[in-house]
Amino acid sequence: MAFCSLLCCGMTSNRREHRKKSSTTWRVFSLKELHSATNSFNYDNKLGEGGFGSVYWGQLWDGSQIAVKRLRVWSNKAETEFAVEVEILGRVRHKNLLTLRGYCAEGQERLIVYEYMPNLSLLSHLHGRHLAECVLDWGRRMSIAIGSAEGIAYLHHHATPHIIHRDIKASNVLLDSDFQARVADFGFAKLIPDGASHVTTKVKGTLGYLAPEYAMLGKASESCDVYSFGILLLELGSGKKPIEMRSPAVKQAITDWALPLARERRFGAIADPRLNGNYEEAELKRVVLVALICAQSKPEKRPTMLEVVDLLKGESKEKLSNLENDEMFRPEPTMSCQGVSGPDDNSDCITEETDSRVDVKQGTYSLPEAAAHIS
Ligand SMILES: Nc1ncnc2c1ncn2[C@@H]1O[C@H](COP(=O)(O)OP(=O)(O)OP(=O)(O)O)[C@@H](O)[C@H]1O
Repeated sequence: MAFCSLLCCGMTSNRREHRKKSSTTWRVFSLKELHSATNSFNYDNKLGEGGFGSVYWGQLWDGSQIAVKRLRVWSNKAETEFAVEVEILGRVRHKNLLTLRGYCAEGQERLIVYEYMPNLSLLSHLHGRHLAECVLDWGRRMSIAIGSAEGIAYLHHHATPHIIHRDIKASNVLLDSDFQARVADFGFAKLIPDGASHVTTKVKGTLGYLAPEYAMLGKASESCDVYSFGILLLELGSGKKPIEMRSPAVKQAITDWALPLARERRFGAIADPRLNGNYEEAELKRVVLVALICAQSKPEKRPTMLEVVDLLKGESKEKLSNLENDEMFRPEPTMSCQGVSGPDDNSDCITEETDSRVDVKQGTYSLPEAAAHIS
């Protein structure tokens, strides 16, 4: 998938006309302009670093703030990441998706220009440098949960063609000045051809968030994003990481920790202690139940993102009561594998013998590590 062919097919005359009409669509930036906006990619402007390069804060001549992703290495992989991100972000617009301002491709340089998100990523508030400030009260968490679900639902159900994100995680949920969620980082996203139920692909994603069928068989479908979103929801409600160390040698998946508590209806024990008990009980219960139903190992039993949005908003009492009465939340005295799907199903357990086809990216998944998914 060459950069040129993607941009050419993305940049039809229709789009050129559309660009003229709407001031919010993207444009091409010159390298000189981006150098001047970011103080020549000064270290002080650096916002963070991902698998494909560094992200810098910048200010344009009109005063608007931008975030510039500068792809680190020149490789086919980086080229593909660049092309996919530009193509996908160029075609989607939604209040809960990060907006593309433009791109720059000069010589060996490939840069992507986004809207700047002043409250950075959800990861930085839950586990990173903003952890101590504790600004994510319950109201904000609920709005982030619903907003990010709406953004993903848009990708799955309203974008044409439909888009699977494939890397839903806390560092890819950015927060605007009002702490509204913006789903970001479409570099691994896949466009789904009309009528296809899934695409088989090299596995991309991040340890702790990968749906088992995707990690093991490379089958990517919308329900893989639903699984990852379930993990993200649990993380948002509990403040715990997708995989926690129980001891130096034993790791525990967040679902394995939360499911028994949910079965005992001890939702308060799942709530982030930093909330100091300040949360809406009914909403917390909804978040936990929806999270676990999303992050179950059988993809066909997971809800769609449209259903997730409805459930999180609590609009249908009947659906909520069906959810609460789901067999997965019945007390289970003994389980052979502490997975989220019940005793007859251990497919969410990934063992060390599993086929090792997961692509390794900095900070992401290699399959022997996937065994960390089991405690
Ligand atoms: N538009 C933005 N506004 C503000 N900060 C941003 C923006 N985009 C990215 N960042 C910051 O830069 C960091 C790096 O982002 P990037 O998308 O490159 O990687 P990542 O998602 O953290 O990791 P990976 O590439 O492994 O998925 C993010 O964690 C975030 O804090």
